[in-house]
Amino acid sequence: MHSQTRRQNQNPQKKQWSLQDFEIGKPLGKGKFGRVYLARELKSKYIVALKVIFKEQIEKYRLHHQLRREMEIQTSLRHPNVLMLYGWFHDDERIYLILEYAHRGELYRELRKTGHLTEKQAATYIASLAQALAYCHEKDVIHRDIKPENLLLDHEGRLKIADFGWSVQSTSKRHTMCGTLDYLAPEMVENKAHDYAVDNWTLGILCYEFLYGVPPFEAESQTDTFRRIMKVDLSFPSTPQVSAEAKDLISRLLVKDSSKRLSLQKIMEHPWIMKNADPMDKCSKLDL
Ligand SMILES: CCc1cccc(CC)c1NC(=O)n1cc2c(c1)/C(=N\C(=O)c1ccc(N3CCN(C)CC3)cc1)N=N2
Repeated sequence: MHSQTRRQNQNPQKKQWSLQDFEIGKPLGKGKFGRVYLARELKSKYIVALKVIFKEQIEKYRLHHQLRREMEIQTSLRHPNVLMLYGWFHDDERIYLILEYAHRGELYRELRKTGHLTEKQAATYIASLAQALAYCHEKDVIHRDIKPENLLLDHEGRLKIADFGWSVQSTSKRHTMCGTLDYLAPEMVENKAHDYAVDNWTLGILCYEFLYGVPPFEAESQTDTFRRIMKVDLSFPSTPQVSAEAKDLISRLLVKDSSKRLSLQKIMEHPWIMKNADPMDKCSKLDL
C-alpha cells in the first residue's frame, strides 16, 4: 500500500500538508540547513513561517535523527514563549516545517541595534525564558542551546524560543558537545555528564549579555573562553550602569557547581525580576 494512504489511514484526522496549501512570501532569514519564508495558508489565510530544509544537507551532516527529535520535541511543546511547530511535510529534496510566525524577528538584532537592553526589557525576557524553561524541564526537555540568535519576538515583543535542534529528551545524563562556546556551562565544557542546570547557567549568561551587550566570558580565542568559563572569571564593567540586584541574580546563576545555581522558580521570585519584569511578559513598549 502506498505510504501516503497508509499514513492517511493510520491517523485520518491529521491533515497532510503540501506546498500547494501555501502562498510563499518574502524570505525571512537563512540558516545553515535552509531558509525560512513568510507564508500564508490559503484556506485559513493564516500567516506562518515556512522553514525549508534541504534533505541532502541533513544527510550530508547525518542530522536526520536530530531533526526528527527537534520536530517531535517542538510539536509536543505548547507554551506562549516557545515557538510553535504546527506541522510539517516533505517532497523529494526538501523538508518543510510549518512554524509560528514571530513578527519582530530575532532578539539579537534588537540587542545589536541598541547595544544593550534596559533592565525592564532584560528582566522581562529572563522571566519569560525561566517560565518557558520550567515548562520544558517539566516535559523532560533540556534546550541546551539558548542564545540570542535562537530567540525571536512576536508582534507584541513577546519572547519565543526557537530552534530546538540541540535540545534533548532528557532520559539520562547527556554527554554530547553542542552550542557555541560563550553559552556553554562548565560541566559541558568539561564534557561531563550534565542535566537541566545547564539552562540555568545559560540564563545567567544571557542576563549579562542583555544588560552589557556582550557575553561575560568573551575572549580572543576559544581556549581563553574555555579558561574563563572554567574559572567562572566573572566581572562587571562600570558602564553601562547596572543595578546591584541584577548583578546579584547573575552571580547566583554563574556558579560552577550546577547544584548551587538558582532554580528557575527562585529566578522568577528574585527581587530584580519581581521589580522589573513586565507581568504581561512582553515588551510592547519596544520602539522597533
Ligand atoms: C532558517 C532560519 C533559522 C535557522 C536556524 C535557527 C532559527 C531559529 C531562530 C531560524 N529561524 C526560524 O526558524 N524562524 C522561525 C520563525 C522565524 C524564524 C520568524 N520570523 C523571522 O525570522 C523574522 C525575521 C525578521 C523580521 N523583520 C526584520 C526587520 N524588521 C524591521 C521587521 C521584522 C521579522 C521576522 N518567525 N518564525
